[in-house]
Amino acid sequence: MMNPVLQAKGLDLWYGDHQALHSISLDIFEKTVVALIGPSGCGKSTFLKTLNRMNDLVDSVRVEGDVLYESHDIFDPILDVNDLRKEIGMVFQKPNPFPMSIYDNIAYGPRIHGIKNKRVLDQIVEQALKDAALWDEVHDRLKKSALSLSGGQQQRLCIARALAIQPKVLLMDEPTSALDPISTAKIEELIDQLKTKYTIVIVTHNMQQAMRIADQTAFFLMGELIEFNDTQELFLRPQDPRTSDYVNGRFG
Ligand SMILES: Nc1ncnc2c1ncn2[C@@H]1O[C@H](COP(=O)(O)OP(=O)(O)OP(=O)(O)O)[C@@H](O)[C@H]1O
Repeated sequence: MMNPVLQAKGLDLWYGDHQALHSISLDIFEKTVVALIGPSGCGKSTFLKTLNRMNDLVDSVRVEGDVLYESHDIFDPILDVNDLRKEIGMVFQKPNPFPMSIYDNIAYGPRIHGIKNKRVLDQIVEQALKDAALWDEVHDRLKKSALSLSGGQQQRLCIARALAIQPKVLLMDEPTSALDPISTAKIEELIDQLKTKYTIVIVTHNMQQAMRIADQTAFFLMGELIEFNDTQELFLRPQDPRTSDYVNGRFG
């Protein structure tokens, strides 16, 4: 059996006095899509953001337990968090392109990482836009502002921006909740293509979406991981009565 790419082991997390995660243990394997589901406030986003240490930005956060990325402790003081976030990229709920051109949005990360050669940057921009299924729509207006794109295109641009620094893992926090059904379908189709190259962890409120795109699904409730299983199993044959109640819409 392969080693997991990401592994949480007995992870506890507090915001001040409030414990938001209780002893979460979860293995995420390479080139799979894992969905995190559960009612509002159950800790899905908190868990997701812990995986690339986005929670470091919140002062009151305290963590116990382990998260391993490729078997390395992500909380190790000698680890450079920028290196971690280069490997584990993030896409947010609301598309958040920078107020600059489409090209510069994508080239931004690679430039920060020291790539200056125009030809190399051109290649990276083209490949990232192709991988994010946006190239055909924007290749003739790369110098135009990213803010001129539709919401769905902006979200694919944000995915392209994350891909441009060649991560191994993509964390997505409800990436389609601000989008219309057609843009949502495009992103779902894209996620299915991306998993041939990347590992994807996605928070979603939409159980149908989890069923459509996720290989495995984790059900969270009040900061606990109640059940984690192959998506079909979790939805069709839930082991825990709480999972069953949730996936059958008995509470939300
Ligand atoms: N920055 C923060 N400071 C203090 N408490 C927080 C912070 N972020 C989240 N919490 C609390 O932690 C708990 C888990 O929140 P989290 O956002 O992870 O849940 P969620 O399942 O993603 O919810 P939603 O689906 O509504 O986004 C909640 O009780 C929330 O109020």
